[in-house]
Amino acid sequence: MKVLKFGGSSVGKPERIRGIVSILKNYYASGDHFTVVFSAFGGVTDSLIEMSSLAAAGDDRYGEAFQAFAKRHQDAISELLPEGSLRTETATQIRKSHEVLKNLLYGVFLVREASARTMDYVLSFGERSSSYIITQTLKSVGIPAEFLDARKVIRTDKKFGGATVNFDKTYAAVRKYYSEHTDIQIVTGFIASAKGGLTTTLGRGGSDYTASLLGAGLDAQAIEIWTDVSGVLTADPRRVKKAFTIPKMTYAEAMEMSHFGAKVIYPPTLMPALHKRIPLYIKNTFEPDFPGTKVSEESSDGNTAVRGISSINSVALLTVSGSGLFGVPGTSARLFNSLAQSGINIILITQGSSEHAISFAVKPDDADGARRAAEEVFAYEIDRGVVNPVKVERELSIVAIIGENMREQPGISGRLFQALGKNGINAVAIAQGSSELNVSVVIPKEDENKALNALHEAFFLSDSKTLHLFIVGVGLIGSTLLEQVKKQNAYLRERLGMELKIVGMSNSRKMLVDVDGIDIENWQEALNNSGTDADLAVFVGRMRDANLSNSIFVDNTADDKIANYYEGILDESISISTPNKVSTSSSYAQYLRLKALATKRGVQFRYETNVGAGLPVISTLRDLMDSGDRIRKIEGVLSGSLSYIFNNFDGTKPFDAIVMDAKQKGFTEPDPRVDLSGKDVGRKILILARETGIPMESEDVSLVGFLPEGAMEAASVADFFSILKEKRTYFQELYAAAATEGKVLRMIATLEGDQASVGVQAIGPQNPFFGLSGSDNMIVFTTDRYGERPLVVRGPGAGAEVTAAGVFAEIIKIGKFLS
Ligand SMILES: NC(=O)c1ccc[n+]([C@@H]2O[C@H](COP(=O)([O-])OP(=O)(O)OC[C@H]3O[C@@H](n4cnc5c(N)ncnc54)[C@H](O)[C@@H]3O)[C@@H](O)[C@H]2O)c1
Ligand SMILES: N[C@@H](CCO)C(=O)O
Ligand code: NA
Repeated sequence: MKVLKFGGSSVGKPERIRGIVSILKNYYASGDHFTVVFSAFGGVTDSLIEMSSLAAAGDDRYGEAFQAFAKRHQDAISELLPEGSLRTETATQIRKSHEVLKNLLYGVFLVREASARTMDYVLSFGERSSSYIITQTLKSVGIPAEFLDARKVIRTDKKFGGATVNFDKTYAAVRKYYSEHTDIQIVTGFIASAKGGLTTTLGRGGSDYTASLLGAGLDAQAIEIWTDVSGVLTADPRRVKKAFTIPKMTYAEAMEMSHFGAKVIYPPTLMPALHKRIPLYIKNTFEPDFPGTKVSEESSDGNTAVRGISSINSVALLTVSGSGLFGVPGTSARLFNSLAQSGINIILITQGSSEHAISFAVKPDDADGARRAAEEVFAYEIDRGVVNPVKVERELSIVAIIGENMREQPGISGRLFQALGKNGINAVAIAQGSSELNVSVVIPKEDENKALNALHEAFFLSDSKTLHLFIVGVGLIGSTLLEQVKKQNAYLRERLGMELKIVGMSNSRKMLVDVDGIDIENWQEALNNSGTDADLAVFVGRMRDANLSNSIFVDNTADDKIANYYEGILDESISISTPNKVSTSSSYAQYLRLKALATKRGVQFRYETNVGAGLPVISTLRDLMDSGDRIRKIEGVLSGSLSYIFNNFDGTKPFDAIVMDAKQKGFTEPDPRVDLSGKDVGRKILILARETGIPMESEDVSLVGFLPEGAMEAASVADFFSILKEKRTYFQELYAAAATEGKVLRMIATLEGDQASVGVQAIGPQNPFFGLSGSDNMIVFTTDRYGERPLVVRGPGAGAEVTAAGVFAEIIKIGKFLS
């Protein structure tokens, strides 16, 4: 024998009921013995409550509500049953029954009162109507169905509105009834009866309870709860998009999950089934072939001990603290007694072994009452100053990981707190019962979604991590980066288990934020079609409000104001990767603050492409420093564009034409004057100096320019080019002077001791920078360990592909760090 139960929205509309009929037809055809429990049609219980409260308030609009109720059922009959005697019989029976309800409501209207006892009777019409209509429908398709009013078998006390079941009487009645009735029993959920034939109800989740009681009474081989979701999921799918069905879980785990608001099952319903060790299946009426979730004594055989993740959306945390609590037996008894007397339910409790403070969580509405109760009971101690006034913290949530085998696996809580920490989520309080069935953490409410997703990823998707990217600036580097990500996405998914989701994008005109992800295949179109004007403050605000796990901010602009947002971004525990040198080359104090903030928030601030583009310059320098080497000197050709320009300046083409060429090849800054003035190189040597620990400011870098007078005063980039053109002879002479000595021109940056300088030099063939070509950068580190023969990093140090690749690699590194 199997007990099936269909409820709520899965019996909402006639077409859904037809789906159920076809499921039951298959059952019948398979020869299985089964009985089926139905709840009222979706929304009907609420409408019955509404019409009786209207009637009780003397409002005659209860009549309209009743008419709608009656019509809904008659319509269902016409839709579900073919024309003929069965339909007529059903319609007549239901009409008769509804006549009784109508009179009952009139009675309520007259006496202006709907007692709990009356209400139970009123509500019974919901289940009685639905189950009867479905019984008749099943008969019409050839299934030998029989209507069973559960009041005949389920016995309770007279606690109307949520009666207590008498198990012995119920099980005996069930067994007897089923032995005498061999047709397929279609049973009303939720309702029962007390002595004297009084109608009672079983409280919330009552229809599931009915199924569980029948299952226990009949020693069923299984109970199937059919609903509109695919079993119990690892987390609430509305909050965690990647939640998936838990194939198997234990009764205890199911209890824990449902305590935490997994609405699929209601804990008391599980008790009778649990006592009899009857497996319970949660199945989806929309997807009847999907196995759903099996709840039994067996736990899942998966490799994680965590079965699910859940949360309580809104709680307040109260803390009683003070020296007066230490070593005084009975303190907690007094506190909790007083809360109990005020009718306050406690959701979570923690006390550290110093016994200095007891914290407990309650529903937000109970917070004030709880505070009063606690302050009252400790009034004497508070007065004497040995207990502090009660602290109340609001706007909190509880997230919990649940699983029966967690107690056998070390490292679970480590992973829990690591996932929270890396996403900047503060644990306000922690509770773990010694049963270790659940570890609960109180966190700020605004972080609830992020926490659920981060934990879900940590425990269920360790081989698939989603990084959420917010990209500002989609010029040369930004657009190249997006194209590289587009091409590499499949590899990242398969080989690194990493998914790069672009959730925010901005150029200087428009911006777009979509937490579900922007289609990277058509990112240009998506951004162009966005109706939102670019606004950095708004963009950063949206990024903060989205509060997504593993968020990374990528600044691909040369904007000098964006850096002002970096502190706020890092403070929100969002990592940053940027080729933009502004933040690292502005004030030393800001540079230090950014680095400190990243460390404090446990996130990353990366800018390798600031020097030598994709070449490993900063990371090499850090490795040298970290391993205890001492930097004696750094020399370098640090500008890709100037390198290209001087490498190609052989007297055959005019200087301005080569500069234009470098700009078109994407080597120069958006404004090439930044390169030619030496400013860009100055920033780079400044950054390297700071990385070695020297507190240097930009004005400390001695910069000797090589441009002719007036060039830097040009009003625009175009004017600048005009001046370069006018001054062709000047550059030609510069070249010739070096060439006659067999030398070439290079802009060289040097850091020695705490002195940094930048200038153009004419160098001969014995100089290591002599042989550079293309846009090569070359950085020469002379250190204690690399003293005789220095360490050299060399290669193209500017250009779209190599720079974007450098940023891309940093994003991956941040992703790995966050895992
Ligand atoms: N080109 C290289 O080889 C190279 C190498 C290393 C580092 N960088 C750095 O990379 C950055 C980008 O360089 P690029 O060559 O791609 O320049 P680019 O001019 O092609 O791109 C920058 C883009 O950012 C946009 N932008 C500017 N301010 C913005 C704002 N406030 N909000 C949104 N968008 C904004 C601009 O409209 C432009 O499209 C610069 O900081 C540069 O120093 C470039
Ligand atoms: N404009 C820069 C880009 C790399 O930072 C250069 O030419 O080196
Ligand atoms: Na680099």
